Amino acid sequence: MSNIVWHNHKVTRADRASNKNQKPCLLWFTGLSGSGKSTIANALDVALHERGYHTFLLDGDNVRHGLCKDLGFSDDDRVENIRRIGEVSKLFADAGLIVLSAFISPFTSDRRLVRNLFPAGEFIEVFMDTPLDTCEDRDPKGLYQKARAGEIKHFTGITSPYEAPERPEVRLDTSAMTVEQCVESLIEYLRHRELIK
Ligand SMILES: Nc1ncnc2c1ncn2[C@@H]1O[C@H](COP(=O)(O)OS(=O)(=O)O)[C@@H](OP(=O)(O)O)[C@H]1O
Ligand SMILES: Nc1ncnc2c1ncn2[C@@H]1O[C@H](COP(=O)(O)OP(=O)(O)O)[C@@H](O)[C@H]1O
Repeated sequence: MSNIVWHNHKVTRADRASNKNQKPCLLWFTGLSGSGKSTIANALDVALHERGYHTFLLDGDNVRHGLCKDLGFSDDDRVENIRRIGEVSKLFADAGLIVLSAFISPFTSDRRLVRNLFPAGEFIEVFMDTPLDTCEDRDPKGLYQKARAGEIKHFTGITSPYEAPERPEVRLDTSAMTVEQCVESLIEYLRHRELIK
């Protein structure tokens, strides 16, 4: 990028985080529609907030009302969607926050790009490994029904691919685990990695 010079700020990322008495990180929830990304990310957000941590939750549907409202669901638009969310997640982490981002993020290469924006150990990929059948049975927004009827094009898992993570930091199957069990296992992971106390 020519003629644009990076400025190093005097107050560093570490300074901001230490003021908050926490370590910044990004929990990246990926999975099919209906796999439980929003439900678990919200429940973890509440649990961390109640323990006094400063968090921020970025969620697919909400971000697509503003920052990404010009984007649809073609492969190219999904790539750009995840690129923007990755950069925004990094800004929030640079501000010292524990960030929770919940997006289908179907492509391995895009998730890797976000991972590479973060220092080692601070990007935590949470794969919502809930079977497609369960997601389709739940169909909380009626979108699978529309996709099967051909009313929605490029629907993930039906007419658009989902590349499952091979080595996620955390794997959760919400067809076999309750919301409380999922939250407990994420809290335990964060404790074990000394990201929270
Ligand atoms: N074609 C198609 N495919 C998948 N999902 C669709 C589609 N059209 C609309 N929706 C709704 O948009 C939500 C997914 O947005 P994301 O930004 O997470 O998608 S992506 O990461 O860019 O693939 C997704 O939200 P979740 O159900 O929470 O996953 C859907 O409600
Ligand atoms: N153990 C569970 N964990 C998460 N969600 C569950 C669970 N059991 C049932 N559900 C339901 O499944 C749906 C998951 O939807 P949502 O969280 O919006 O998924 P996504 O954000 O991946 O599209 C919700 O209606 C939720 O109440």
